[in-house]
Amino acid sequence: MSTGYPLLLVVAAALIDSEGRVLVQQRAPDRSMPGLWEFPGGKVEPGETPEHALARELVEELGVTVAPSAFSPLAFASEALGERHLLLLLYAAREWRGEPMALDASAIRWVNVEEMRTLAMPPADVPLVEALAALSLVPA
Ligand SMILES: Nc1nc2c([nH]c(=O)n2[C@@H]2O[C@H](COP(=O)(O)OP(=O)(O)OP(=O)(O)O)[C@@H](O)[C@H]2O)c(=O)[nH]1
Repeated sequence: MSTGYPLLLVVAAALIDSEGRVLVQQRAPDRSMPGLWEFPGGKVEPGETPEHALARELVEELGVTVAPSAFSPLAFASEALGERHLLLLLYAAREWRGEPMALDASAIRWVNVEEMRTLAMPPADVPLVEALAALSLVPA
């Protein structure tokens, strides 16, 4: 069945540090869904693989370098987003080069699952947080 809405393919990363915390960033006031916390990432551009798109986004948004082969698929979300249908692929990465900086977002934070559950996040992210918790990749 067709919704008539174009598919929006977005990739995002759960960067997991040595203590099992995950990096989240806060959307800037001038973006859609301002102030919400999300996983760093963005749209896959034509001709890009999802992993190369994610590596590019992490350079642009955080100034960190991740080898595309270092991303492990973790979970996905599929849901309506305005006039589009969002397909959000979440990957995990435990290795990167550089110290993450909020180059694009208002702020970044390292959080555990309990803290993540208290943050206002886009609707698509809520089940992704639970998928992270269920995989026991990060401490509850
Ligand atoms: N990076 C990222 N995007 C997310 C998450 N959850 C979620 O719904 N999204 C949505 O996926 C899209 C990502 O696009 P983007 O980051 O390249 O673009 P953007 O904010 O400029 O998009 P916009 O055109 O909606 O303003 C946005 O519509 C964003 O709201 C998430 O955890 N991380």
